[in-house]
Amino acid sequence: MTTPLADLWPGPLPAPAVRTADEMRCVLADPAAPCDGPLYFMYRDCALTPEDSAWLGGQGVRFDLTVIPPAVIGGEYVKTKGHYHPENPAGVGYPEVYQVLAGEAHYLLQRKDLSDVVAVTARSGEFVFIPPGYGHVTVNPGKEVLVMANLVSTRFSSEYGVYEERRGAAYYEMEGGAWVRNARYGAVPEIREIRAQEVPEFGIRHGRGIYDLVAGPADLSFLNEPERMVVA
Ligand SMILES: O=P(O)(O)OC[C@H]1O[C@H](O)[C@H](O)[C@@H](O)[C@@H]1O
Repeated sequence: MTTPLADLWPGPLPAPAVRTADEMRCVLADPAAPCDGPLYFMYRDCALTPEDSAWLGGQGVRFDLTVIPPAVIGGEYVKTKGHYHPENPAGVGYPEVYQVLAGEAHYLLQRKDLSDVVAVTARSGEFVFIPPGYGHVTVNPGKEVLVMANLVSTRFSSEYGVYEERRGAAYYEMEGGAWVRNARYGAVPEIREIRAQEVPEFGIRHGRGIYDLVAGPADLSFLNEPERMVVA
């Protein structure tokens, strides 16, 4: 694949981790849908300079880039596999920060106890904050390649169990934009559909470059110690 990252990321790129169609079948609305090959590409632990890399390491934070080419699989828009983050030593889930760099994204967030399901629309330049305790899937609902960046703690491994056992998130986004309930979840709330929102207290303002949060003076400690912040 010719990477669309050339215009978006001037730094070195590690070899990407690739999610293949076969790996994704267990979370698709139609696991038997015809599809093969790689569906998306994750470039983890990127930095523009060795100094930035050392700074990120010291913060216990990773900067990743993800490329999701457009696709429809069995009538469903291409998406990430979906996972929850565990709790940190203080008992609060690790949050995450995304920014869309190109294309459009729908972030489907679901609280662990399934009391809340939110679809956040974000366009190029907009940030999405994944609050503690919410699992998340990113959907590419467009015809363009979706490129996004994220900042996240390095101190945990993602948890895929619920998404694998229940065959994906609580809803599937189908071609045309309909959200279809996943019958493997019991009663779940209606989706709240919202636009991407800024979180100025963490330096999260649309249009600002996410990489401006790297190497200070921004404070990224909320990614490891979210108990220090108050989430609305
Ligand atoms: O792990 P998946 O559900 O496939 O989701 C993909 C995403 O997961 C995490 O948030 C990573 O930090 C991202 O780099 C990646 O794009």
